[in-house]
Amino acid sequence: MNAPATSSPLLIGTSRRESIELLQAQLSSYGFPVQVFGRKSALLAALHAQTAAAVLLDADGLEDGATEDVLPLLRRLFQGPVLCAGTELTVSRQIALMRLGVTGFMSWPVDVQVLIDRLEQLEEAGRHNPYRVLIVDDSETVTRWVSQILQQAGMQVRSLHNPLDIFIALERFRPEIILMDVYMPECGGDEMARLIRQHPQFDSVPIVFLSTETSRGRQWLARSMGGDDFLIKNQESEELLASVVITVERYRRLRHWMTRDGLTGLLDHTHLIQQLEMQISATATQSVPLSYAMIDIDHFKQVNDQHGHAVGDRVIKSLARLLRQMAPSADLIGRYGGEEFAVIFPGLSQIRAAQRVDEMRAAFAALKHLDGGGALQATFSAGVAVLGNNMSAAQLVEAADMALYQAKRAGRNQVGMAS
Ligand SMILES: Nc1nc2c(ncn2[C@@H]2O[C@H](COP(=O)(O)OP(=O)(O)OP(=O)(O)O)[C@@H](O)[C@H]2O)c(=O)[nH]1
Repeated sequence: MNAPATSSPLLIGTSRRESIELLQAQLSSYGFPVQVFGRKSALLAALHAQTAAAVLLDADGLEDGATEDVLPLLRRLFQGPVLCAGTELTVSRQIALMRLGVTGFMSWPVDVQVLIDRLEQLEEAGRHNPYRVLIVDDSETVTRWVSQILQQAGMQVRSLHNPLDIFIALERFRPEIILMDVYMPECGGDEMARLIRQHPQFDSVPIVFLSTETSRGRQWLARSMGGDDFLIKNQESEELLASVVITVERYRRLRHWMTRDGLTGLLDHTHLIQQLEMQISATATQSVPLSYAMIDIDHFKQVNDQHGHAVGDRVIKSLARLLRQMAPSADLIGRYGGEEFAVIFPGLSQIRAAQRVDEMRAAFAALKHLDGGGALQATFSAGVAVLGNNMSAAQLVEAADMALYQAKRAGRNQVGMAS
C-alpha cells in the first residue's frame, strides 16, 4: 500500500514508458499519484477528463508527436505547471519551449528527489494561503479604506487603532506584513517599529509605513528605525496592492528558508518550539485544548546500517511528506532532530490527537520504501500530551517525550499518552 494520495496526479508524457517504471514506483511510494502516457491523444484526453497537479513532458517527445507539437493543444486544456525533462536542452530550445508554455526544466533521466522537491514546491504555492495584513492606524477612515482594498484582493486583514496593543495582535494573528501609520497619539510608528525589532520572533516581519509625510529625510529616518518601505497615504490602490504583494511574497520566500529544515522542508527545531509557544499563548485566552505529539522512527540505526544512509534519508523524507498530508497544517509540523518529528494539534483533546497520530502511524507502517530492487518498511512510535493549566512549552514537550519513551519500552510501533 502507498501513502494516502490526496493530491491530483502528475501526468507524464513520454515515448520511453518502460524507462520510467522505477520513477513511477518511487513517486507512488512517496504518495504522488502518477499516470504515464505514450500517445499524445491519450495524454490530452486525460487532461480533458480530470484535474492534474502538473504535467511532465519528455523533451524527446511522445510516440506520435514532438513535444513542440503537443504543447499548444495541451496548454489550451491545462493552465497548471508543465515541466520538461531533456538530456541536453540548449538555452535556445528552452526559450522556444517556454514560449509554448513550459514552466520549468529538468534533466533526463529524472532524479526522483529533484522531481519531488519541485512537486512539493508547486503544491505549497498552490495552497493559496491568503496574506495576513495588520494595519495600525488611529484613523478609522484610513483603516477602512486600506482594509477594503486588501480584502477585495482576498487578503486577511486586522486593524488596530492603538499601537500599544500591537504585541497581542502579533502573537495571535501572526501578520506577514504590518502597515503602520507614522504619527499616532500614543507613540510614533518609527518608535513602535524599533520596539518590534527587539523581539527575535517578529524581527523579520516587514513593516511598511503609511504616511502623508513626503519629506525624504523623515522617510529615511523612519526606515532606519526598522521599517522596510514607505507608502504615501491616499495613493492609487494598485500601488498599495503591488507593494503588499511584492513585500509578502519576498517575506514568505525568505521565511521559508530561514525556518525550514533542509532535508524535509518541515519547521526546524527552533521554529517548531517558537510555533508551539505562539500556539500556547493563542490558546491561553480560549478554553480549547492543545495537544502535542513527539514521533520517533523505530530502530532507525538498523535502517541506516542495513540499507545505507541515503535510504535512511528517503525514509525520513517519506515520513515528512506523510505528516504534511495528514497533519492539520504544514506550519504545525517540525523535524525535532534526526529521526524525530513533532506535530502540534491546536483544538484537539489528547485522545483525538492520539487517534490522529495512530492513523499516521498505520499509514507510515504500510509504506514501502524502495532500496534498489527491493523494498523495506519502517514504523514509528509516538507520545502525545495535552497542555495543562499553566504548563510551559518545555513542560508539554517533556510530557510528550516521556509518553514516547513509554511507547518505545512497550514494544514500539504504537502511540503512548502522557498521564
Ligand atoms: N539517514 C539518516 N540518519 C540519521 C539522520 N539523523 C539521525 N540519523 C540516525 O538515526 C539513528 C538514531 O538511532 P538511535 O537514537 O540509536 O535510535 P533508533 O535506532 O532509532 O532506535 P529506537 O529509537 O530506540 O527505536 C542514528 O543512527 C543516527 O545516525 C539523518 O538525517 N539521516
